[in-house]
Amino acid sequence: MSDQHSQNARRDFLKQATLISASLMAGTTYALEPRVPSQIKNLYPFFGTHQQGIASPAQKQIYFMVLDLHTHDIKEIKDMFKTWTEYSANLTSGKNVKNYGSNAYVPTIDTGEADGLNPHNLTLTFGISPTFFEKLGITKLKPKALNTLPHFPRDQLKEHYSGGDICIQACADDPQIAFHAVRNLVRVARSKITMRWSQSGFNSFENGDTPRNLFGFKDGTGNPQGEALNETVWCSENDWLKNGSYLVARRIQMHLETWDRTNLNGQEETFGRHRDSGAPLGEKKEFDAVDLEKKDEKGNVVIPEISHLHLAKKTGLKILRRSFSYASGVDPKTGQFDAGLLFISFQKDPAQFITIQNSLGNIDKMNEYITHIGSGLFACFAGVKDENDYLGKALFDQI
Ligand SMILES: C=CC1=C(C)c2cc3[nH]c(cc4nc(cc5[nH]c(cc1n2)c(C)c5CCC(=O)O)C(CCC(=O)O)=C4C)c(C)c3C=C
Ligand SMILES: [Fe+2]
Repeated sequence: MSDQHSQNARRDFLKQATLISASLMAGTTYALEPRVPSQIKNLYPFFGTHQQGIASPAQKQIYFMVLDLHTHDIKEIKDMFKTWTEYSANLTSGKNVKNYGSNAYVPTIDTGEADGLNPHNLTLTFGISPTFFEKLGITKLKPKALNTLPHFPRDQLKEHYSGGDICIQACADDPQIAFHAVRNLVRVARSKITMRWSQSGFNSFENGDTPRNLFGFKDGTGNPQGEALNETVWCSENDWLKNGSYLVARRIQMHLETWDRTNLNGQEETFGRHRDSGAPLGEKKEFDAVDLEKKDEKGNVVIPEISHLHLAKKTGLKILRRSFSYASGVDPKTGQFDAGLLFISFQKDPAQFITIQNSLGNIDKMNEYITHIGSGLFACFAGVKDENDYLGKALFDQI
């Protein structure tokens, strides 16, 4: 190739690349085709009063990403959320982020690993942390309750699993769908954000049964349902967070080898529930009422006072737990499984989580089997109402 020819080719390439990145960020609208023409199934509608991925029934897979801001320019961040809104509406309805163009000399506009796949109930949930407000110089708009979580007894938080400015929770019934979504959202915003930490996770269940965690116990039984769920999770104050929620994320390592050496009675006393049925100790069925006062014939409390169930329930507070197990190889320091729970809870006020975690504190019988190593608190926007709305509009309109 002559020098002139190669210069021209490079100039054309750069022009195309500039056009593409400009249209990526400006949100140019293309007529989009579904990835599985005429057979789209399994989707949660993106538009609505609340973001999906909170009250939506939990899917089988998660890819959770925490990002740091790389720019302090509010206009750039606002545009990024507009682009993410457009991309998320497409991804959750089984489309790629944009249709492919015909120029093979530029990188493809979608990374392609979801081609031919249904959305598999993909939900995308976005939140922002206290440091988001600090970095953008808009602390007057930070809700009073949005502060870094306090240090709890026995916390061993690692910097590389904590903090961050923005979270994206991608849940789906297929791992590649969840990863593809986050990858493409990060890709389009690469000049504005950097990746801080992420965690994938899984849940397995048949026919809507409660999934079991890696300790073999049903996890999620006591979650609020129906109106109680609404009462638990949605912020109702008349500010930009109305119809949003607070997301707590904790990366909790579970010491499986120690647990596996504990006898069944010890395991059941740890949780205060039967392992097989999930019923409260002394009861038969999973959803039988929990009676913390109930005594056996010797006068001992049936659900031990230091059991996880007793300590959580006695606070009288509710949170919505939407956690996923993780298995991330072998811990190089201990030679044991690096496995545990990506604990995620939603609540209308972080105080709900804080009070329960303080109650579990030092005395939860489960503490000897777990270590909290990652943490984050994020305020999740209200839902995107329609095509004229975008993620965080109620907040950005006030700046
Ligand atoms: C501060 C909040 C909580 C943390 C952190 C937490 C960690 C954690 N939990 C389990 C397993 C189970 N938890 C269960 C019940 C339960 N847990 C919390 C809160 C936290 N758990 C609450 C509020 C409840 C419900 C209490 C109630 O009102 O009924 C159960 C029992 C079954 C169920 O209801 O889900 C299990 C099992 C693990 C393994 C874990 C950290 C690794
Ligand atoms: Fe729990």
